[in-house]
Parts: sequence; C-alpha cells; structure tokens
Amino acid sequence: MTTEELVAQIRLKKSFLCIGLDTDLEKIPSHLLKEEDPIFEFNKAIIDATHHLCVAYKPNIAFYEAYGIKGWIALDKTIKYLNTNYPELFTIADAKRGDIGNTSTRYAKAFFEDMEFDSVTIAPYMGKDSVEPFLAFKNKHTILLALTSNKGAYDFQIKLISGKELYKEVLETSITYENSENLMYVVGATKATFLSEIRKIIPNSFLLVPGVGAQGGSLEDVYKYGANKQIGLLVNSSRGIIYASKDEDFAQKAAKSALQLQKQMKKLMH
Ligand SMILES: O=c1ccn([C@@H]2O[C@H](COP(=O)(O)O)[C@@H](O)[C@H]2O)c(=O)[nH]1
Repeated sequence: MTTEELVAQIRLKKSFLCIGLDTDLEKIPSHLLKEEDPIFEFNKAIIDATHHLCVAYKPNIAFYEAYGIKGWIALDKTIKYLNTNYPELFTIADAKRGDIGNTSTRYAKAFFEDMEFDSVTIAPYMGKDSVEPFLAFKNKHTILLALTSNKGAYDFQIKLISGKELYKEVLETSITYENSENLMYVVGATKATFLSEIRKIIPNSFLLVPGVGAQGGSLEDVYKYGANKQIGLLVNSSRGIIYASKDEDFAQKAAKSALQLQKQMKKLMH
C-alpha cells in the first residue's frame, strides 16, 4: 500500500486507529476454544466488527509464535483474510526484527513477500545494513523503533550520546539510509510530549503510536504534538479494544470500544 492510499483511508474514515491483534488464548472468550482455530476465529470476528472504524491492524507476532506452528497458521490465515476481504486496510507485522543484512533480507521476504504485510517493525540497533534490506521493497514500509512506550525506553533511548539523545540519533541517521522514504517510526503514546522535538527531525513521516488505552497514553496529546498535514499518525490500541468483553458479545463490545476512539479521532481531525 502506498502512503497516499493510507492517507486517503484516514481522511475517508476520519480515523487513524490501528487495532492490535494481540490474541491470547487465555484471554479470548471460552466458547471459542472449541473451534478448530480459535485464534483465527477470534481475529476474524474482531476484524468483521471493527474494520469500518480503523485504518490498520497490527498483529503482534509474539502472540502467534507463542503457539508454534498453530500460531503461524492462524497468523497466515489472518493476513490472508485481511488482504482478501479488506485490502484497503494497512497491515503491520509487529515483529521487531533486524539482523545482519543477509538475514534481514530473509525476514523482509517472510513478511513482505510470503505473508504480504504492508509493513514490519524493526529494531534500529544493528544499524544501516540491518535496516536497508527492508527499505528495498517498493510500497512496503519499515517501522523503526524510535522512542518506545515502555519504562525501559529510559535505559538507552533518552540517554545522551555525544550530547544528543540516542532516539534523535536514530531518527537523524535513518533518514540518510537508501529508500528512507519507506520509513515510519514507533513513538509511544506515553512519550507524547517528545513528539514536538521528533517532528522537527521527521516532519513528514508516519508514526505508529502504541500506548493509549491499557498503557495510559493520551490520544489528545499525541494528536496535539504529533499530527502533521497528512495526520501522519497510526494510533494503536490492542487490549483496550479486543478484550473489551469475554462474553459471546466480545466482537460488538470491541466495536463499541473502537468507536469511542474513532469518535475522539474524528473530533481531533476537525
Ligand atoms: O513501544 C512500543 C512498541 C510496541 N508496542 C506494542 O503495541 C501493542 C500495545 O498493546 P496495548 O494492549 O494497547 O498496550 C503491543 O503489541 C506492544 O507489544 C508497545 O506497546 N510499545
């Protein structure tokens, strides 16, 4: 998907919501456990109930890897279901990969070619040759971890390296990479006040912003400090939406929770 198509969806739906498919067998409604593939059935019901309210879905790969081959099959069915039935939606493999170039190319092929995700999250720590193999894919997006939502972000990302915060170094260096127009960045909603500084370095890039809902980040602050002319934001909520209910009405309750966020987004976009 191109960035222009993503922006068009945001304007059309008046939403910059990304729904996180962090599907956990211990949290999904018990009546689904009798299904042959409970993870996929859960995802399918959530997607069918919420697709009109969001512009992106983000399965976190850890939740699928945790179930071995069954998890990978459920993930594969989920991405195929999305690409077949809702091709207008942006898809994010939240995998946080990155390795020596040779290996990064294999990761890129897995997520972009085999599974046909639109984007994948990447850790920047191994540098240029670990990131550029992902950037080589046309109309695919590499979402680099810049300033994450967790407390541990303060261990390294905010630390001064030769007088500059490490996350700023990540941003400034990454924009010099080949095909850097294919970069997006992760910035946690819990770090919303940093967004004005971040926008000085990457005014036009899209940001994936997790951390509203369960982690307590403020949607209003994210928009105030982070929105640009194209909106430029994908705000993610996972647990706050998909686990709104454990009962038979889980999908409707998820839609209700997604609608609340979409309404707030619509208001902010005006
Ligand atoms: O900085 C980061 C990067 C990724 N995540 C992921 O986003 C979701 C958040 O889930 P919630 O339930 O809405 O808290 C999850 O998959 C994280 O691994 C993040 O939270 N922060």
